[in-house]
Amino acid sequence: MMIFDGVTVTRGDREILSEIDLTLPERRIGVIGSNGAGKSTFLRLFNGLETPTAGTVRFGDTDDDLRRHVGFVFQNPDNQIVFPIVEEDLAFGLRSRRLGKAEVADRIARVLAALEIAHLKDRFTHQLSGGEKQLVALAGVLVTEPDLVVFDEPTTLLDLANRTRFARVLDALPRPAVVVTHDLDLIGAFDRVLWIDGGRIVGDGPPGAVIPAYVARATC
Ligand SMILES: Nc1ncnc2c1ncn2[C@@H]1O[C@H](COP(=O)(O)OP(=O)(O)OP(=O)(O)O)[C@@H](O)[C@H]1O
Repeated sequence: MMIFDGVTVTRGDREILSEIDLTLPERRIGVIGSNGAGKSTFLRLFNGLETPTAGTVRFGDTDDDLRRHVGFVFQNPDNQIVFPIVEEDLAFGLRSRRLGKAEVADRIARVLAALEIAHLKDRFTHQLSGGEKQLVALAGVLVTEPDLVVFDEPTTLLDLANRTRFARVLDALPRPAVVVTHDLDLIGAFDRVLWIDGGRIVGDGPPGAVIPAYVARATC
């Protein structure tokens, strides 16, 4: 579980996040807020893409490198997919794990099957549709077997069919997940929603309480 302790992020003379204190044991956590509120910065703290100016971000009681525990799925899968063939791309993420060939192949096969995209294994990555790329990028994270997966606006580039499919995949994901999104339906059944405004957590609770308050503020 992630623990934020007195976390402030300052860039230049600007405070982007202010004194965030959170313990996050839930299985599904949504993060909402207006443009520029600080959501992506908050999310990047989870795996060390961003470092706090003050305070600490930890995975449980450990001082481990956060990247050992947290997988990050970017909004645009093109930022994440680097190899020409799907299977090569997924194997690339495991290169530093010192796994045998059979274990690598087995992990890839299991993740592709779980995401219902086994048929994409030998495809050229640059020929995939946006929805297929999104799932391949997620597969690239899942093969590393992270303890937690964080998603930055995962449905923004998806059409309705792929968005529905992604929501199903997310629901079945056997790992805890934190999702930054403007897609309020996606997180309607989550365990907890954090509302960030002006770099502070201004709402924190079940979706049924936090989302209506956010919508009321955004539409008034
Ligand atoms: N390195 C940086 N230097 C200066 N300002 C930054 C830096 N990174 C982010 N910001 C600013 O911090 C604020 C929060 O940015 P962030 O990307 O976290 O917001 P967001 O809530 O994810 O927004 P959106 O919904 O538009 O993606 C923005 O005003 C952004 O311009």
